Amino acid sequence: MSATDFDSKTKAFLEWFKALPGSTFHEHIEITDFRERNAGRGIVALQDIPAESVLFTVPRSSILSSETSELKEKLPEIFQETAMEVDDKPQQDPWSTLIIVMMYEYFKGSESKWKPYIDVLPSSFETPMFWSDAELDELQASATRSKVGKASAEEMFQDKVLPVIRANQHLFPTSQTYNDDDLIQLAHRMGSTIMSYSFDFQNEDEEDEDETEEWVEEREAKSTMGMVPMADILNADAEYNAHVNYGDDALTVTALRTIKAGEEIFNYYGPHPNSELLRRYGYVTPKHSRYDVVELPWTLVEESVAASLGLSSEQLDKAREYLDSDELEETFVLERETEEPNPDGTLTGSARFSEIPEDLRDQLKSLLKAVRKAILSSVVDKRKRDEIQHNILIRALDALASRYPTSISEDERILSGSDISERRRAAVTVRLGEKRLIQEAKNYLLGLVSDAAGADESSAPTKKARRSD
Ligand SMILES: C[S@@+](CC[C@H](N)C(=O)[O-])C[C@H]1O[C@@H](n2cnc3c(N)ncnc32)[C@H](O)[C@@H]1O
Repeated sequence: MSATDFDSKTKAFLEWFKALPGSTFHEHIEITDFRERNAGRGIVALQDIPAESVLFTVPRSSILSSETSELKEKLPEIFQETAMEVDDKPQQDPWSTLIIVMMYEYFKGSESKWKPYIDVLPSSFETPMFWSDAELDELQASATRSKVGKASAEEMFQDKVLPVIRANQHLFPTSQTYNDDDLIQLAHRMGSTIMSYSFDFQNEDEEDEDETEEWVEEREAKSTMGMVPMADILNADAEYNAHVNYGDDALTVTALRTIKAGEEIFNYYGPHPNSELLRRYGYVTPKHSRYDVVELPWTLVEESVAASLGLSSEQLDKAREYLDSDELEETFVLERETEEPNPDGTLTGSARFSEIPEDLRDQLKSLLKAVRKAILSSVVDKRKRDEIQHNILIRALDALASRYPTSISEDERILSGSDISERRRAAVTVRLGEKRLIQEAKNYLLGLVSDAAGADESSAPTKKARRSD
């Protein structure tokens, strides 16, 4: 899109927003073009803004949702979940209804009350949902690769979205010029917009109960999702300076601390690892790497148990019989210990790996117990058992690291190059973050092993002392 088109859309949107009854927009903020750093639009302060200032106010009536769209009156059956069940039609959910609502408003074109807002919503995305296989390959062994969910999204569009549109052509008149593939593409566009732009509203009672979480955007089955004009122009980071407050009639966005002239105003999407930021929002940032996670598959731990104890696959199977397979976790999430952001949105302290997840420890202990029952009856000293467990986990982490074809230093070198596409940079950042975390977890375990060895040495009687016994 040319700079002029982009700017005129921004201008039309801002004028539309300011004209909404009940809206406000601080005179010292501005919508800015951040496309040079692949961040679309954002909002910056033009002058210093004191903490607690209201930056802008969004009237609830301007939120685009299943509640506010006139489609609710025109097609009430898709909003009544029980009725859908009775009719034996596919059960709609907050996602599918909001996609249908957005497609309805989109097809209305200039007749839609939200047209200037819809014009500033994205038409293309950087999320892995839209990557080629070669681009996805750059994620290497990252679990993100299996979470893209393109096929299941398309299945949902086929089951829940297309039938509603095709059966109600009078409500979606221009949709007739779209073939099914075009409609699927449009549903993808709306679905991805919801994924990266929508807000989640708890009902008022829930908000009172849990005020600390109300501003974290989340999507759960029972949530009421909505598109909030202007609030979703804010970019976000792990250190942020603005906060969305949910009032009865309006949402207000306030400054959490003094915002200096020229600073960007940042919202907070939550303590997401870069892999999740990429999956949901299509970008990564250095500050989110503290929240990085890595998934350790249980199969790697089992293989490590077998290799460490010299078990054949039959022996491992025999041990498994002592465990309830339904109770076994398939993967374990490793993450760092990190403090929550301060109330003013700043971060203090560093994140560090400090604990093997308890469920992983317990499951490993159960397997080792089963091995002892099934094969080896010898009882090992408790301290030795800890050492065995730590070494098993170290071996499993090595196996996990070896699933990524490149090393940490190779990835660092790739990232330091200037000729790298944005998608590759994002993928390498995600996989590098995971490798660093694996390395940290391994170092943590090596530390435990060497501490235990040190303790053994200091408590063991010396040869001389033994002789004098
Ligand atoms: C709610 S929108 C924010 C406004 C958006 N920049 C726009 O132009 O409409 C969320 C999207 O903004 C972009 N975004 C948000 N924070 C970002 C950041 N810190 N760096 C780069 N892109 C960011 C991502 O594309 C994300 O999917």
